[in-house]
Amino acid sequence: MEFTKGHGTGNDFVILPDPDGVLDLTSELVATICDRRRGLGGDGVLRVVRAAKHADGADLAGEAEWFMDYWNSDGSFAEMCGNGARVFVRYLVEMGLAVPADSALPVATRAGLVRATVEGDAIAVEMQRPRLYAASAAALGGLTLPGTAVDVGNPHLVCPVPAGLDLAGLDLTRAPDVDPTVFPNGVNVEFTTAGAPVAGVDAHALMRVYERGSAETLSCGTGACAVAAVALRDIDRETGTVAVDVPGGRLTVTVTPNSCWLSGPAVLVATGQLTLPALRP
Ligand SMILES: N[C@H](CCC[C@H](N)C(=O)O)C(=O)O
Repeated sequence: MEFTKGHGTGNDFVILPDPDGVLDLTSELVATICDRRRGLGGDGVLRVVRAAKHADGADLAGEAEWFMDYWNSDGSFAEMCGNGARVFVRYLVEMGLAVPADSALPVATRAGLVRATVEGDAIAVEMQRPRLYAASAAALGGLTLPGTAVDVGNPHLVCPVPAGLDLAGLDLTRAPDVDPTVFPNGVNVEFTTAGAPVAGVDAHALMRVYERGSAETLSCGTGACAVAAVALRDIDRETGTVAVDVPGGRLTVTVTPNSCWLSGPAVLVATGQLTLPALRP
C-alpha cells in the first residue's frame, strides 16, 4: 500500500491514501505503522478518505470533499490534530487532490469543519476558538504544577513552568499524572514558559508537550493554540497573535473572536510502499 511521510515542525505523520475508505485500519495496524523500529515511525496516521465514504465524515460531505481520519501513534482516536491538518492539506495540494481557493480549503474532521490556506512554505488552518474551562494540575517528578484546562476540539492542560524550574530539564519520558475527573478521556499536557518579546506578535511562549496517545512530541498544533490562548489571557487579551516555539520549530497562532488560526511549515518527506503482512491482500 502507498504511503507518504510528512511533518509539521517535527510532528510527524504517516499519510495513507484511501479515498473510498476500503482499508481495514485498526488500532493494532496503526500502532505497528507508527512503531519507530518495526514500522515507519510516526506520531500519528492520517488516512485520506472522501468525507462521503467515512461514517465520521459523512455529515460534512456537502461542505468538504475530504475527511482527515486521524489516529494517535498508540492507535487511539483524537478529535483534532492541528499539525496533522496542515500536513493533510499539503498532501492534498501536492497530490493534485485539491486546489486551495481564495476562500480557503475545507477539510472535515472529527471536531467538525476546518479551513486551510496555503501560504508558500506555511500552511494555516482555522480551527475552533480555544475554550479555557477549568483549573487543574499535573503531577510530574514529585512536583504538582497547576494548570488551565483548554478545549481545542481535543483536551489540553497548559501548565506554566515555575521560576527556578528548567523547561528543557523536565522529565517527559512518562505521562504526567492528571485528574481523571477533569480529563475522563485523557489529556494533552503542555508545559510552557514566556519567551523574549518577538516583533509583530502580542506574546511569545515556549512549550514542550506530552501528548495523549503519542507521548512527548516535538510539536503539537492544538497544544500551541491552547498555550497561545492562555498566554493572551495572562495579558488580559481575548484575541491576538502568539509565537509559540516548540522543540521542532515555531508555530504562529492567531486567536480571533470566533476562531483560531494555526500557521507553520508542513513538509512531505517521502512516498513509498508499505509491505506489512497485515496489508497484504
Ligand atoms: N494527541 C492529540 C492529537 C494530536 C494533537 C497534535 N499532534 C496536534 O498537532 O494538534 C490528542 O489525542 O488529542
